[in-house]
Amino acid sequence: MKLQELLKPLRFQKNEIADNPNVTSLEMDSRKVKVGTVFICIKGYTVDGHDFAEQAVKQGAVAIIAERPLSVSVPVIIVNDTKRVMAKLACHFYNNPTEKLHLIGVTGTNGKTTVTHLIEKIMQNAKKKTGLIGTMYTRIGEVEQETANTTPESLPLQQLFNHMVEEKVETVMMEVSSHALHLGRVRGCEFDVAVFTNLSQDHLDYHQSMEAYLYAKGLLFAQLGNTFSNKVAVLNVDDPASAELSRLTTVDIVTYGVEKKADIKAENIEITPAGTSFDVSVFGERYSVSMKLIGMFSVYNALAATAAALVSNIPFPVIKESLEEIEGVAGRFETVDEGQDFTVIVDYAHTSDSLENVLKTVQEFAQKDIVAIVGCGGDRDKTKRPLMAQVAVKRSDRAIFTSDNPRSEDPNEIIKDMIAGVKEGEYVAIVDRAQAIKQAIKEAKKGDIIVIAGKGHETYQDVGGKKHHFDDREVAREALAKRK
Ligand SMILES: CC(=O)N[C@H]1[C@@H](OP(=O)(O)OP(=O)(O)OC[C@H]2O[C@@H](n3ccc(=O)[nH]c3=O)[C@H](O)[C@@H]2O)O[C@H](CO)[C@@H](O)[C@@H]1O[C@H](C)C(=O)N[C@@H](C)C(=O)N[C@H](CCC(=O)O)C(=O)O
Ligand SMILES: Nc1ncnc2c1ncn2[C@@H]1O[C@H](COP(=O)(O)OP(=O)(O)OP(=O)(O)O)[C@@H](O)[C@H]1O
Ligand SMILES: N[C@H](CCC[C@H](N)C(=O)O)C(=O)O
Ligand SMILES: [Mg+2]
Repeated sequence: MKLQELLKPLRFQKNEIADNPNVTSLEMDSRKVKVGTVFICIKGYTVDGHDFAEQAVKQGAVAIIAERPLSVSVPVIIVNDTKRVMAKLACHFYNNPTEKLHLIGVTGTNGKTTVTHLIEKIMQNAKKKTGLIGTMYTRIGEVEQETANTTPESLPLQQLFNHMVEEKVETVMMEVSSHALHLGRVRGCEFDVAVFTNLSQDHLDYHQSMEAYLYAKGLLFAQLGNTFSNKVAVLNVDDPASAELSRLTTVDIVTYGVEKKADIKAENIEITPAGTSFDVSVFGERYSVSMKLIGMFSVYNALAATAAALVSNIPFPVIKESLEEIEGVAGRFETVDEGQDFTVIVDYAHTSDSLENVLKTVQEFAQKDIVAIVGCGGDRDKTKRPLMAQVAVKRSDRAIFTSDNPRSEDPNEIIKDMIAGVKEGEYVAIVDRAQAIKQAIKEAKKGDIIVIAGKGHETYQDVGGKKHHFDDREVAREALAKRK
């Protein structure tokens, strides 16, 4: 594409550029610039992309998009907001890839990764070529790639969508984080279905208040466009936040739930350690489902996925078969079984609400003691620390407080923040996470259930900004082997 063609969408920008070089790529990271790249300068939280413009030119950039004049030897297009412009240019450069994809966005505090994986399974069983974007990886079919963010920045995101179009992907399931919505990472995405899981406390370090957090989530529903499109908002009728979200969208709404009247409603729910079964009424017709996933929250996730698939024209028998087949998602209620006579569960619960749900589920079938190993992330919402500690103490027989990615913070200080929510004697603090897991496993008695929460699928521990290899499942397996 020629530079002047690339700049056409910038209607209100006065940029009289005489040159018209060929543009071969767009980049926001100077380290990726090649000959023919247009480099977009983004002011970040850590560094200012404008400081890398010169380096970009040295590497072959043919033009720079910036917020201020720069003395470089290639044209500089000055705009008010490079981030906003980046989304627009990326969509134009890649010819609006999301218009060619069936795009399902999933937002909410908990359950996004799980729901996107459930929909992926359904779509694959329906013989669709799938793309998945989220916390654990992005993947096309079975081919996975690592990601830095749950929802990537607009430019890498549109690059990825373009790649998916090239790979003949038909349906994309994307986790849409509140950060992404607030920072405009999904500007220009043409969502066909937007799904809401639930809202509870998290990320208040970033959003400051629950109102602002909900507002960010709401942007996904506001973005669905006007009434006459075929788009659908899928809402959890039992979560009070859905009322506000329904006001933010003009498109069709499909509801799911357990307690209140809903288009897709589960009844007669039975939860055992082996799985969960329920009857589901789908727009008035009743079916039964029996899944391997455990817990009430899994019923909600299954209903959210069912609704998203149904409005995407997938027949219910395919949905039922998929929900019944799926073994689970890595690091979500994942059991570590080395033939021991007690249960070890690794789960990604890192908010008070998700921890409460997981421990409540375990309590429903626990015969003996429940041991909860819990830590809280450094450089993250501090107000959730005492709340998570309270939940751990309330819903277990033994709470062990430990470290979970202390990042730049002192792990002892994080544990102190947790302890502020509980009483002396209600917990044990073992700052070294491996030690905490080993000790719990060493002391476990027949029939006990150990829940190792917070890290789930993660394979690292971030200490002081450095990521060391760490995997709860591996540590647990080693400790179990030692016990033998
Ligand atoms: C706070 C935040 O959102 N930070 C994001 C931001 O980083 P940043 O602002 O520090 O970027 P920076 O390092 O200052 O760089 C600024 C610009 O200079 C460029 N640069 C930088 C260095 C260089 O040599 N050359 C160069 O051109 C960079 O490419 C960038 O364009 O831009 C990066 C690139 O897009 C993101 O990866 C990064 O997410 C970090 C990793 C992060 O932790 N974000 C969290 C808060 C987040 O977004 N979380 C949500 C999930 C939450 C959930 O799942 O519940 C998410 O969607 O991931
Ligand atoms: N619907 C739900 N309601 C409440 N808790 C849930 C729900 N689904 C999953 N959980 C709990 O939350 C944890 C995280 O689940 P999941 O990874 O699916 O959520 P997420 O929204 O993708 O989280 P993140 O924002 O960190 O990416 C699970 O390990 C489980 O403990
Ligand atoms: N997306 C969440 C993941 C938290 C996972 C937990 N292990 C932690 O590091 O706090 C966050 O970045 O806040
Ligand atoms: Mg996730």
